[in-house]
Amino acid sequence: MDTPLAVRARGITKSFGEVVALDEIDLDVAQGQIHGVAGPNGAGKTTLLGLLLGLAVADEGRLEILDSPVGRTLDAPGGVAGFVDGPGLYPSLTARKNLAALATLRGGDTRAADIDDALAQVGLTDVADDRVRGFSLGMRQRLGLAAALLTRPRLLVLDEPSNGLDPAGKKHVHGVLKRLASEGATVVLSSHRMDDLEALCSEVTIIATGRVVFTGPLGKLSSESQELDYRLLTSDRETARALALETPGVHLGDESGKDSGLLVVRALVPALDDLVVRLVHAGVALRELAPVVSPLEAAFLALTETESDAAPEHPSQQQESAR
Ligand SMILES: Nc1ncnc2c1ncn2[C@@H]1O[C@H](COP(=O)(O)OP(=O)(O)OP(=O)(O)O)[C@@H](O)[C@H]1O
Repeated sequence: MDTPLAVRARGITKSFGEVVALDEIDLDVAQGQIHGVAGPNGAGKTTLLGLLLGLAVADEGRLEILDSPVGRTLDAPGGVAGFVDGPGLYPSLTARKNLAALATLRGGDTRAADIDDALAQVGLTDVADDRVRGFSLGMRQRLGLAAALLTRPRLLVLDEPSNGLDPAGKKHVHGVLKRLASEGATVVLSSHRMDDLEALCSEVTIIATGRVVFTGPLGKLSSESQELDYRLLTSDRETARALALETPGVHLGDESGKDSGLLVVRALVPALDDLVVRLVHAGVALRELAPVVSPLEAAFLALTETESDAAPEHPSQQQESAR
């Protein structure tokens, strides 16, 4: 049986004056999934997440959240929490009092122990009684997440939650999101960092100029079907360079690392394998071999650059479904 959907969007369009921020977006997010939304600046990520949070309404299209159709008036759908453009907090109050005030505003029954627990989950126990005015961006992000946790959301929507997080903060936030998903909640988050998405998300949707250019499992995105640039450090650069020129499917890349013995080659994985075998047969030792840009990042760039550079009227959409 198909997993039920937490988000089902069809043909969502949203414009701001002349600017078409979202252009017939389709999106399926299965319940219990951590789903990433990626795209270049201005692609439409925040606009899309704002629609999920009920902060704006679409001009056209159908949106269903947690099995309920979203209407044409501004209203936060039940069971949904999160923030876009940073969490709304009271700078003059402490972290603990912020959470208490937000809980009072919502009118729910929130106990002091729940607030302590939310602060502990995001790693802010030590600064619980400090004023938010002095908080860094990363600490504010974590407090915003704690505020969302207090509502026990079934769908958590976060715009760039990793912004400003140090490694310890990131570990807390990733841990919280993974636990929520393992308990059946759904998380939709945006990020510019493909490594963050890789660490967290089972599926991603990539948007470029308001259109979906990829949606599906990350594994499908970073397939081996794409030529990449690789950094190659060997015991003998000149012989390695000559062998690279002889190997079918291998092209020389940027030569600026010549003085440090570095060779950059562009190839598909099978051609690269061939070159490595030739190096070994020639007695050239391989000291380092790594893609210049990670396969995920390269796929992201290829998809989004093609989209904005070529600006086709009907861009081909690469749709993969895990379901
Ligand atoms: N309130 C608004 N008024 C006018 N234009 C807007 C408004 N909100 C968004 N836009 C425009 O809509 C487009 C999409 O913006 P959006 O903020 O959704 O992109 P984004 O992918 O979140 O970008 P970034 O990564 O830079 O945060 C942009 O061209 C932006 O200028």
